[in-house]
Amino acid sequence: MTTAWLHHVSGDAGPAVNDPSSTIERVRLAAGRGQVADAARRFARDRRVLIENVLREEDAARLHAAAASWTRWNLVTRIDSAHRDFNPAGLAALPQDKAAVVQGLIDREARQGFQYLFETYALYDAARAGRLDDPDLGAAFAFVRSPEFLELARTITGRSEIAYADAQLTRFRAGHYLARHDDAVDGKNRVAAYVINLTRGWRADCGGQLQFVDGDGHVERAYTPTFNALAMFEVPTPHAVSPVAPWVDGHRLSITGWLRSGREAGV
Ligand SMILES: O=C(O)CCC(=O)C(=O)O
Ligand SMILES: [Fe+2]
Repeated sequence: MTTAWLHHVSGDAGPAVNDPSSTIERVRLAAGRGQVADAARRFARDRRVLIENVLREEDAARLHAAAASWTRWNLVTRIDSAHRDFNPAGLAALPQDKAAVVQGLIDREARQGFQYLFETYALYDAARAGRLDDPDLGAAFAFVRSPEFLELARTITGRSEIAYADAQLTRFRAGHYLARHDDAVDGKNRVAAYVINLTRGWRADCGGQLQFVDGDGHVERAYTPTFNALAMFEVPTPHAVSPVAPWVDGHRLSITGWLRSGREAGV
């Protein structure tokens, strides 16, 4: 069976240009010294931590609003053992028979091994290409790149070699998931992963939990998506995002990426 028509729905997150305006107010931390010191103690013990109410409430609300109204998503998944990204609108417009073929290819990959299915906007790539034009997402990106955030990450993890952060905006809807993996990729120098969760109106049974998997295959801890919480964990750590329940009509929204060591290529 040929699926050449799949190329017609390949992703393109859009051509917008321009830098975010420097007049936009900065995103700032709300977490105080005591909270950060406590997080560092918990990270030293568990190699992961969750910090609630991490940003100023008004900043988290602003980032949530930007993410909730964002439209330029790529749907990312794997087909035939290779990463693929698609324009979600293109996929949604496929006739039923073709949509079923795509779903079959996605499901087959999940049965065979590693798989993911969710929507993303690559903040890091957009910024480096000079086309991160949304002021609030620009402020979010500036925040994860700021000395304030990098210092927070070094303090929590105890890893002074953290030099910079990359970032993406992600959206998980009903049926989306990210199978178990450990984030280690040769040459990327990932020291730790971070997830700034911006999800509102969620419960544990909605799925979309960040699960940490122990050596026996059990979930030893799961973080339910919540608003304005920062998860940070060491790389490598086996983890997954559990499937969002089929009846959920909300979105699991977050800004996520890795804290990396070494020199940043091309900067
Ligand atoms: O969104 C999350 O909670 C985790 C995302 C993740 O594991 C990844 O992008 O590798
Ligand atoms: Fe991960």
